[in-house]
Amino acid sequence: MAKPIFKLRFEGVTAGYGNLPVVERLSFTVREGERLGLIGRNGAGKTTTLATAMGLADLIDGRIYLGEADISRASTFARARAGLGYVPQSRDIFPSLTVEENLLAGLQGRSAGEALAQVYKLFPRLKERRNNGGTKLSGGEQQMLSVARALVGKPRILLLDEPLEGLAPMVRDELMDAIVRMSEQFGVGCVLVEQHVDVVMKFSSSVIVLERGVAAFSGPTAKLSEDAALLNRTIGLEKC
Ligand SMILES: Nc1ncnc2c1ncn2[C@@H]1O[C@H](COP(=O)(O)OP(=O)(O)OP(=O)(O)O)[C@@H](O)[C@H]1O
Repeated sequence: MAKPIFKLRFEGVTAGYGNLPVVERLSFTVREGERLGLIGRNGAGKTTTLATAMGLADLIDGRIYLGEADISRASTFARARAGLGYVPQSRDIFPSLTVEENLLAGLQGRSAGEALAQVYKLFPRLKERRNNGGTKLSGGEQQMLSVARALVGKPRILLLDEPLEGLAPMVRDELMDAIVRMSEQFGVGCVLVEQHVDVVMKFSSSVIVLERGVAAFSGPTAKLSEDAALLNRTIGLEKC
């Protein structure tokens, strides 16, 4: 029998903080190597959706599966160990450590040589700066480092929360190219939260548009491009 495709699946998820729901009845699947975009206005619940997947927000109703396992009640650590990676909006790098030390902090029992070779191939700029301290990096390099560090943990599905925030267009392109190569070469599934609609449309094969915590659209990116009314509502978001 063929091996089942590894995936992250939300089934009717309502989640928030305490008993207060922020996202409601959200269902989606992202498979290994697939790229899903999550867009919506400020406060729509995008970060909360990713936090819920990681076990960092409160699941009120519904279920979350990773691979074949129901992880709805699993700890954040167990989710990470099971193949879920997370790049939070805050660039959580250790400023007192060098680039390479930051990367090695993300190792989960993996050989350091193999992990570093993989990320340096994707991010040659980090290789050049591997002995630099975290504080000596530009914003773009810091963001690359936080994506690279998540990759060192060998995630099968990676959640990315606005990785392009505050970056110049050229650096944005460089980072997005590396994320696409990561997804294609290593089969990593991605959920990308992003303000730039154009970036999401180019990056993702499917998109969810969140409006006040509810999916106003969920489907193939090409179909969203045809929905002018919804795009107009959503395009209040930044265009590149
Ligand atoms: N830790 C928290 N405790 C309580 N409420 C929260 C918490 N974090 C976020 N919220 C609320 O949840 C709602 C959704 O926030 P969330 O950060 O998920 O939206 P978002 O779509 O990611 O927005 P943005 O684009 O501004 O990051 C907001 O009303 C916010 O105030």
